[in-house]
Amino acid sequence: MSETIEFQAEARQLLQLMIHSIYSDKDVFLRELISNGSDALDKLRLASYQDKDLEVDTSDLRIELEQDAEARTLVVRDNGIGMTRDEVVELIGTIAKSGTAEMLAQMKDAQDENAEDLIGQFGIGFYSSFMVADKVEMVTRKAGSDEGVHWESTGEGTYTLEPVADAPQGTAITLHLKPEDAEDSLHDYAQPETVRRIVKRYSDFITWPIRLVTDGDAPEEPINSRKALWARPKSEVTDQELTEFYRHVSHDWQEPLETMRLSGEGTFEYQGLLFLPAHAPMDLFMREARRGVQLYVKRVFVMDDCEALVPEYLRFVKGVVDAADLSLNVSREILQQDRQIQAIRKRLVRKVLQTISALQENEPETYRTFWTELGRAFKEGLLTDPDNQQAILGASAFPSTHSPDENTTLKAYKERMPEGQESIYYLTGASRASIENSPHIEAFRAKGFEVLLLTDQVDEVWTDAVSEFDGTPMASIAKGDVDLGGDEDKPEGFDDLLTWMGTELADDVKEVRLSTRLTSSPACLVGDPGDLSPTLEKMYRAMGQEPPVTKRILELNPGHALVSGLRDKQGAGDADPDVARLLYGMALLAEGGELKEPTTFVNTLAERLQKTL
Ligand SMILES: Nc1ncnc2c1ncn2[C@@H]1O[C@H](COP(=O)(O)OP(=O)(O)OP(=O)(O)O)[C@@H](O)[C@H]1O
Repeated sequence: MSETIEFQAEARQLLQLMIHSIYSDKDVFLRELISNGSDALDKLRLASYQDKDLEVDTSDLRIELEQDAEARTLVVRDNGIGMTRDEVVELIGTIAKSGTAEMLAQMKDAQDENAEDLIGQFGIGFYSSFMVADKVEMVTRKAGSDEGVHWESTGEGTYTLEPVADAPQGTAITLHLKPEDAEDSLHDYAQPETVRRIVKRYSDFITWPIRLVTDGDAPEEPINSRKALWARPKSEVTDQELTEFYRHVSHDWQEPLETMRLSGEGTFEYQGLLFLPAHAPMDLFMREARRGVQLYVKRVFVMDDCEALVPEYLRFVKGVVDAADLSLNVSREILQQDRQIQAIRKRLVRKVLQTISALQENEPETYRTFWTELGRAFKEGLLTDPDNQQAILGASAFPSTHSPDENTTLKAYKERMPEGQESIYYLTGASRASIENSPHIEAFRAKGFEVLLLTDQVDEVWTDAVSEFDGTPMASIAKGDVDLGGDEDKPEGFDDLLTWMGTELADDVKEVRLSTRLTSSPACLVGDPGDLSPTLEKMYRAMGQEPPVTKRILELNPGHALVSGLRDKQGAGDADPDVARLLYGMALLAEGGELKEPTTFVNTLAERLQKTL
């Protein structure tokens, strides 16, 4: 019995995009279908190793391409794992990929070229068939199951499903090709030469044989060379091959930013081919973000997304690790404990850090792309990977008061440190504009001390965990005691004022003291080392958690007329508590903070101003 089912809304939108395709390189549909076929063969081989009861013939696993010039069809067939009816509905009828909704929203606003770019970042997989076909049929049968299913759609909102009794195991996708349209770079995919060329270009490294099926003749030789790229010497692999391999493992449609090779001999033998992407994956900051490294054992695919091999902060690294001495039956849990995997992971992390460091040193443009796209994730390692903290710091870049638009490395920062500066100073906050103008920075600027301006959310967190870089302490200029006063004498005669203000403002601050960090502002607020910063407090609230109450320290500028005037008044027993409260409110506003009771503040201010008229 046949049933008609609606595509999920997001899937429908994506299909529309494919049908009215804005993607200029239509040939890539074949790469996508072959990539899926290859994955299906990997899964079947693995299942047959792991499940001895699964009765499947794995002696001739392959991908076939069958063309019919008259009927204008192209069939892409694999004898891999196949899909059940429910899997077809779930995997083909819906898009579970995270970031879909965001991407579709962006697409709506994007110009055509940008939309193409978005597709390129996202990857569309199976749906790309609709760029070249006006109808697509699929017959699939899951390994181990008796019943197959026939799927069919024109991509217009619905698809039909029908059980098939005698389907061969695996998946066959029949494309009813659109007419050739050279202007729209829609080639004649019913021609063997076209298909041969595309396979050579995009899928040559696929380790399974890809064969053309021609009428009745003996099976042809595979049209791909089938060499596992990671096992071939570097000199034999072209950039084009690396790019296509990257696309296969990453599902990215763009070129990788950088390629890395890994190999180990001796106790543990392994090889790896890893990539840095040129843009942040859509799911980089989503909870279910996947890690991009696949595990192979002696050329046999074992798992995607092998979290045991890659720490979370490097989740954007894509590629393959092939280990020689693991069992094919390993589970994810066992992997975490495996000594070999732990050793490879260590090497992998080191390799990635070295690569990023080398980019930073030698290829500033490439490094800039890396940093803009992936730096925020990378910095998480400062907190989560203490063993490599120094290397991560060294490979990072930060905005600073040195330049309005160029980031600095900590090494360059240190080289610029003037005589007398003992720490690397930084300030965290919500935006560059707000922290650049915050009073804390005044005296540092006056002294010519550079300050790092850290505005990413993650900066609020790692800064507490990092105490030094290469022997130089790192210090927040909004926390702790700073002594920028040099050898000058401490201003005297303020003690009573400080005690009085401390009492007046006891509900809001834990201490009132004199400051050496201010030159033009009367007051600022600082925390103790380890205190939550105001931005961090806000982040807690945004996550629905009530942070512990943190009172801060009010620092006064003894050189400011308002402060010295208040001291004199207080000395004469004539100080107005409202002025203390206004000073506190001003300090809060100056750093971009929020007043607890803005109305009271404004009323008090208006009243005082009135007296001056
Ligand atoms: N030939 C096939 N054999 C078995 N399963 C398949 C086959 N083709 C697709 N699938 C299943 O359908 C899912 C969706 O495929 P699709 O090509 O849309 O996305 P994808 O390959 O997961 O990712 P991407 O869109 O980034 O390429 C696959 O993950 C796979 O589980």
